[in-house]
Amino acid sequence: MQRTPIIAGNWKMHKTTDEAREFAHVVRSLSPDGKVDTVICAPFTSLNVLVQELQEYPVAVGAQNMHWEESGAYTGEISPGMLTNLGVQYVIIGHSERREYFAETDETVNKKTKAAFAHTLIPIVCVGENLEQRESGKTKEWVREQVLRAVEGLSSEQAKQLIIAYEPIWAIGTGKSSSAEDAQDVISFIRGTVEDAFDAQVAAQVRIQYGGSVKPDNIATYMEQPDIDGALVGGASLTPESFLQLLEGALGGRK
Ligand SMILES: O=C[C@H](O)COP(=O)(O)O
Repeated sequence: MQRTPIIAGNWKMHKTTDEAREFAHVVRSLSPDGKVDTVICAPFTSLNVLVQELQEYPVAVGAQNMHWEESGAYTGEISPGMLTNLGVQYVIIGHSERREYFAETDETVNKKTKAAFAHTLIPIVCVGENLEQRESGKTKEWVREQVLRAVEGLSSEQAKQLIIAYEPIWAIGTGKSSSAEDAQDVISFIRGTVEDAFDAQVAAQVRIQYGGSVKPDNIATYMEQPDIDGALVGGASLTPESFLQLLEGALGGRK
């Protein structure tokens, strides 16, 4: 099964609207290769400008969170319909920073994942263990539970379009990336978990990214692994030069 690689930048809480526009101008002039699906997940305030500036280019725009309801008295929240109305195509769900600092749970992750599909947004669902879990040998047990809870109630057709990002928490923003072999081991296990939840066909189609201190100089080692379909990148996605190097590196690692 040939899966199209997908590289997504997660800007987290970085960049003003003006800075986002500037970034888009540079990325446009360098025209990334369409063989890698490319996404920029930006703060809500920059989504509109990115959609406008990148509409003729093979770079999709994603949000970093959303509410699962369509509308209502939820001060400060953004609904799935508000995102699709802007032209946003992807949404990160359950990033570990949201789980840790904003009380995101497996239950809200599942609600948001279903809501994303109901609005034709492609969810990038994040899972991953912390250092203590890793050191006590609980990584697989933990991510299996996170994956199974996230996909509850999805149809097979929806699950095939799902993107899962495996991000060991201890590797995020620390410069301590997981080795490509360790990431492959967990990601292959996640694919097996998807097979248990659905079937082999769904498991063969679902795309699974690695995230955690991915840089232009190490991305190819991840992409060489048979089950790793791309990366979710924080810090190294913040300059257009580095972002474009990531795309080149991703292609370099693809046989
Ligand atoms: O969503 C991205 C991840 O949290 C990874 O961040 P990082 O590339 O800065 O380690």
